Amino acid sequence: MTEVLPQGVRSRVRVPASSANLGPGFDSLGLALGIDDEIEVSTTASGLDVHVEGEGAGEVSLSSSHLVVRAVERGLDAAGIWATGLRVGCRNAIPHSRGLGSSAAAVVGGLVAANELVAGTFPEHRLTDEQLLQLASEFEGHPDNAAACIFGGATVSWSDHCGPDRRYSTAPLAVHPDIRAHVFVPTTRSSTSAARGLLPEQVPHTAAAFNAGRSALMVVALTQRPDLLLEGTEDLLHQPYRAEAMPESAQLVAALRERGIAAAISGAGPTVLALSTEQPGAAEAGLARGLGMAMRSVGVARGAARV
Ligand SMILES: Nc1ncnc2c1ncn2[C@@H]1O[C@H](COP(=O)(O)OP(=O)(O)O)[C@@H](O)[C@H]1O
Ligand SMILES: N[C@@H](CCOP(=O)(O)O)C(=O)O
Repeated sequence: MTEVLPQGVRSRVRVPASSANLGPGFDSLGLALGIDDEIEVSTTASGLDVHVEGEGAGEVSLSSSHLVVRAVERGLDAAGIWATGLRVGCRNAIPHSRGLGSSAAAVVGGLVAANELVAGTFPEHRLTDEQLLQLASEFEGHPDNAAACIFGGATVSWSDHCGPDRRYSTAPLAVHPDIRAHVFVPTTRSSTSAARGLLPEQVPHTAAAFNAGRSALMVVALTQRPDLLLEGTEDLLHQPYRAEAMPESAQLVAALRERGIAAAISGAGPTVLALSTEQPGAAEAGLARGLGMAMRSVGVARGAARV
């Protein structure tokens, strides 16, 4: 039976940006980063009222097709709960279409905010973290950003098979305390679906084997051996196919790696992620600026939480 939320129930959540892949872990490895969006949802008598501040303001739709609204409605529906009307407020800091998981943050934020509304009034209907991961990964089509955004830190995610109707799972990784995360964010954008369209149907077995080894190595580097980050971030599965569409990012990855800094395309790009035990210096920031990218120290973040 569907229960109805009373008017005036409110929830506010904070959701982090995320960097997916970390080089070789395509659609599997993810890392939550210290840039947050804030989402506030309340129930009203009727209709839909959406407000957006910051990133995406004036660009994203303010109707029922807004990604956060779709996620709130999906979350309520999955919990068997109905709201007569909704007010959704978004204060966004995560840049859109740069490979920093803005869409995953919007989806996870909407789902978690909906779940907080549910939990406050009908606790027995509350969705589990596993259900949230499944719903968010279905929206995204891949679990890497969603898992990092929900659970925080670094995550390794997988699905039960490669076909339709996959079930997604994730396990946390304890990031080595000396590892620092930096992003180099361009003003240019790239949609994740367009960047996924650049990938071939099949790759050579040698490349797949190379990536299997690097991705396993990356787990060791991230958790125990930061000295192996440079080798652990090498990839042949997606970056080479996307490089032409984001030449400045590919150039910065190569230049940073030549200097011994473990750099990779963040998610589907065009942001560049660097993981190191030392702060990249003014020279690296200048190099990035020359290619149209701004360096930001972001750190490893915690997962989505009520505020
Ligand atoms: N906070 C948000 N609110 C509404 N829509 C969003 C939000 N964040 C992302 N989106 C939607 O997702 C798109 C970007 O998603 P995507 O191409 O996956 O890039 P990324 O997730 O790497 O930023 C935006 O153009 C916008 O349509
Ligand atoms: N594994 C995905 C990750 C996309 O991340 P995003 O932050 O660019 O949405 C991919 O590489 O396509």
